[in-house]
Amino acid sequence: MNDLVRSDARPPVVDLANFEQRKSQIRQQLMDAATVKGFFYITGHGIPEDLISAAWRTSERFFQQPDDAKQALPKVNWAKAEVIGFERNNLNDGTIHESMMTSYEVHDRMKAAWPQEGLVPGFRDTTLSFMEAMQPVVQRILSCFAEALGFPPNFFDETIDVSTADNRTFLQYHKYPSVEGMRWKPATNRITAHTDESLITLLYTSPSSVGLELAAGSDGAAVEGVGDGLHRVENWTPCPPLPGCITVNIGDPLQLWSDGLLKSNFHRVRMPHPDEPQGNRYSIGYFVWPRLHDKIQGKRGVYPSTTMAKYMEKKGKNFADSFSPDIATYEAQQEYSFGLAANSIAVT
Ligand SMILES: O=C(O)CCC(=O)C(=O)O
Ligand SMILES: [Fe+2]
Repeated sequence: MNDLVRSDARPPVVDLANFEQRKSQIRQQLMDAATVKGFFYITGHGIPEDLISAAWRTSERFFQQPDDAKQALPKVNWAKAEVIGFERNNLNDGTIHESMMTSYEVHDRMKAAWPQEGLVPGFRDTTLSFMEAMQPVVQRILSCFAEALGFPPNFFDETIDVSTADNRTFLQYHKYPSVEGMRWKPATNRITAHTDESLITLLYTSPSSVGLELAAGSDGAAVEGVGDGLHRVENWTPCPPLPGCITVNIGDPLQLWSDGLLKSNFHRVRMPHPDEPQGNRYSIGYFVWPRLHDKIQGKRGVYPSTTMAKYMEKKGKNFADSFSPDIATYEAQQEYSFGLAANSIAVT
């Protein structure tokens, strides 16, 4: 683990435009960001604006649906890495939100898990087109990391191939309910500090979606003691929404594959400050996974070799447990219960 980086500076913006001509410069900028903050913003990515807008409309329509329609959808099974379906979390999980996760249609269960066309028209087509549009961007970013790590540029291409059942890359529509007029203890978060289980994550936050923060120097989740790094966090760096930019962060498998060079840092979504928007908060995450059975091993062998399947077996058995359960903030959160139906956080 590296020393804590005391900096409030938000992560840098990396422009991916004219990628082939500017690749060495882009690679350097990505490495500078990924080896310290583990977070950066991208622009010039080429994902069509109308597709992004369509995804936001889909998210809005989805979350407007009645509770029972959403609850009737399939549930995510983390232990089996079947990452598709509806999930509702309350503070006992360290997270206050509802979300819909969708994978590629790589096996029958996933084909059958879409919300019915009548529920949210175009949900499947929009979501799949949006996911597909992100793949080339992911590929470009990963080719930079591959080169910088001494692998061939196409090193990650096969493992992120979303056409096989072994790949569980997914998209997650998030809704964090409004906290308008509510009180909570200082340590409460909308999503508690965690690291991502993806190679990398592309995150879209709406302009009013404040609260995302990262802890540079807090990595360590990639190894056994999940949460160890968190005890050392003294400084959270804000990661606010930037117009036209996508937020990207490194996840645990890429930290493993890079011998710890690329940082899978803890991040959280804190509650809004009084002068910030208090209403519903929305975000969309695209979680890029390596295939479940590909060997994950850095060039220098800093970490024992593993696979995504093994990693998920450990982390995914009880996914909530991987959310740093032993920290003081988490205990504080446990004192609350979450009444999603009333859209309120009840102070008990
Ligand atoms: O909603 C956000 O801004 C962050 C969500 C996140 O960290 C996650 O889903 O892993
Ligand atoms: Fe995350």
